[in-house]
Amino acid sequence: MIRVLATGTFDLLHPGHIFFLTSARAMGDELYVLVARDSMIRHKAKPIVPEIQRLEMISSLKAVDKAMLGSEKDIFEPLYEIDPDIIVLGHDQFFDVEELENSLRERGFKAIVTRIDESLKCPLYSSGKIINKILERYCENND
Ligand SMILES: Cc1cc2nc3c(=O)[nH]c(=O)nc-3n(C[C@H](O)[C@H](O)[C@H](O)COP(=O)(O)O)c2cc1C
Ligand SMILES: Nc1ncnc2c1ncn2[C@@H]1O[C@H](COP(=O)(O)OP(=O)(O)OP(=O)(O)O)[C@@H](O)[C@H]1O
Repeated sequence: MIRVLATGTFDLLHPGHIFFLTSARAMGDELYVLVARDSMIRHKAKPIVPEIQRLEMISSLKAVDKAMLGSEKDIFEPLYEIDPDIIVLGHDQFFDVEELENSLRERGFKAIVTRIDESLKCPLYSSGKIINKILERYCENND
């Protein structure tokens, strides 16, 4: 039984998220997803959708066997419970594969880390693009 773990913010769901999670699920037998906590997101603007609602959406997806909120203190904490075989990064996630794998080994985790380099291009293929379109339409009156 190969347990795959994917992580992310998943604000304003779009087909790119579905593509990523379906590809991650295909790498093993079951897919766990850690949804980033509102308080842990510092590399970009805080999400529009609250963490509990982001979790509810991800939990309901066909590709996802179990979704949970991450830790608010230590990104490695949930891994003691999940104990994944594979951790899948998305094409634009800021972690370095080798560095993350070294950090996992230091803590005694067996998981290998791999990245899905492919990304889906559709009209609104990122949460940021959805937000920008809303801003253009309703704030700048362009469309
Ligand atoms: C192995 C791993 C564990 C993580 N654990 C947590 C966590 O416990 N809590 C959390 O808020 N974010 C956690 N994150 C980070 C986020 O879920 C997310 O990947 C990161 O904030 C980048 O977000 P983005 O891809 O949505 O931009 C973890 C990331 C990885 C790779
Ligand atoms: N179009 C896409 N194709 C493939 N993977 C994607 C796509 N969009 C997001 N992902 C992946 O989904 C996971 C969660 O992404 P995230 O929550 O950062 O969404 P995002 O749409 O990229 O958000 P933002 O616009 O704020 O960067 C990440 O691993 C990311 O690489």
